[in-house]
Amino acid sequence: MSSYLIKRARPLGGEAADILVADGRIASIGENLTVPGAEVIEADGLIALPGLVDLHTHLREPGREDAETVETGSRAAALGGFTAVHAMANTDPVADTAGVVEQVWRLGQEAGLVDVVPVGAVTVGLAGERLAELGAMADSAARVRVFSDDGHCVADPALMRRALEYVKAFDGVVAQHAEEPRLTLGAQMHEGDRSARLGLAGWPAAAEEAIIARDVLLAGHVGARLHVCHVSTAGSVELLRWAKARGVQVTAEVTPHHLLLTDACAESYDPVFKVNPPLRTAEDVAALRAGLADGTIDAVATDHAPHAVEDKESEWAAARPGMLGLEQALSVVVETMVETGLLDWQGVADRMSTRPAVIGRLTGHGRPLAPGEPANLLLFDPAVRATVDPAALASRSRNSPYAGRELPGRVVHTFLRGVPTVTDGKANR
Ligand SMILES: NC(=O)N[C@@H](CC(=O)O)C(=O)O
Ligand SMILES: [Zn+2]
Repeated sequence: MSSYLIKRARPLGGEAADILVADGRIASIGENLTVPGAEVIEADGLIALPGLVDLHTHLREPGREDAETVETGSRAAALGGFTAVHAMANTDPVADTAGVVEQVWRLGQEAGLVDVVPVGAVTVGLAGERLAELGAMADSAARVRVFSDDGHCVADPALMRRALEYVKAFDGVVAQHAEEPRLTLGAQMHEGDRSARLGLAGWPAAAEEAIIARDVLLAGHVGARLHVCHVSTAGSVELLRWAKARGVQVTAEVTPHHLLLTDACAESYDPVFKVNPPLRTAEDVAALRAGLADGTIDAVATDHAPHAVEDKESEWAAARPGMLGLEQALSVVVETMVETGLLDWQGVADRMSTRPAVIGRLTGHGRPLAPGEPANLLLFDPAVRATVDPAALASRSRNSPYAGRELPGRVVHTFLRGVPTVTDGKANR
């Protein structure tokens, strides 16, 4: 196995240091290291971070390989600085059996660019009626710990309670897509003045908040772990703060797009901005940033949701919800959280690597940059600014909400267990 000597990188944005990667691990970190035979990577000005971990990626395989595959999504992830991604269960067939989660896990190993960690469905076929075989998925080769019907809410409170009781036995977590379906029938965007004016049916904040309020009460009662997907409203942040203060084992994620964009994007009627939960108001964005900064929201998760052109080119009401996220996630977090002074680089590592790895109970990811740790890391150039060109993305889909937008920074190198998956901004497979 090759060894790499990364010269003058700035671990977590601190003082420049050399990082030696050998035998898949960080062998040493120090000043002026010289190692015969090691390949030298000049990293002046580049920030070294632990490899990012995504709790919420839609890879679309099996079933919609025209929109994304495990391989194309893995490439997008590596280019975004990720070394592990959780693959959501809303595939076709649904990932609700040991067989399907093992298939996704194996495809990820074959692609070899990131660790693809399958999420298991909570209910059979995501239908919200019967629990799937959670234990069999947990015991499978894929070692599933995160269970979610994402795309759908586990709306039945008794079923949600039973899911929480079940996953508790193996320290799993239920990741809830919080949407009371009876309050979002036909919904197209955030419900407010703007939806009324644009003539689009609204998705009220209360539809998300009602489920979060219910679920933190259930999680507290059962004593099990709950994770809330893509939190989008100021009220949700308040509820999470309340629940955490009372000792409920609840964690939450926010997406890059909910940290940057608002419902004003719907004025264009461009379906690229249609997403669940919808883009909210500027006040919500401010509350989400504050909640991520103070740790009420634990993690950033992309909700990378590739869609084929025909599913996104129609008029707004007919388009599918969802937007790409993997390749620009770190740049959006830098723009919204670092350049605003809300998070430092240690905070970025915590919210995008350490905490998601802990929530997913992953070993070997989210570890500090320290000798002896697995060499899962990325090198980021914060000085460049580039305009996003959807045609240049590695994803098989093109539905980026950042098209034409200038964003800060670029992932230059990514390493997965000491193997370079991205070199000079290009994927190696
Ligand atoms: N976020 C979305 O708008 N869509 C996701 C499902 C989801 O994350 O809810 C998808 O699978 O396309
Ligand atoms: Zn969702």
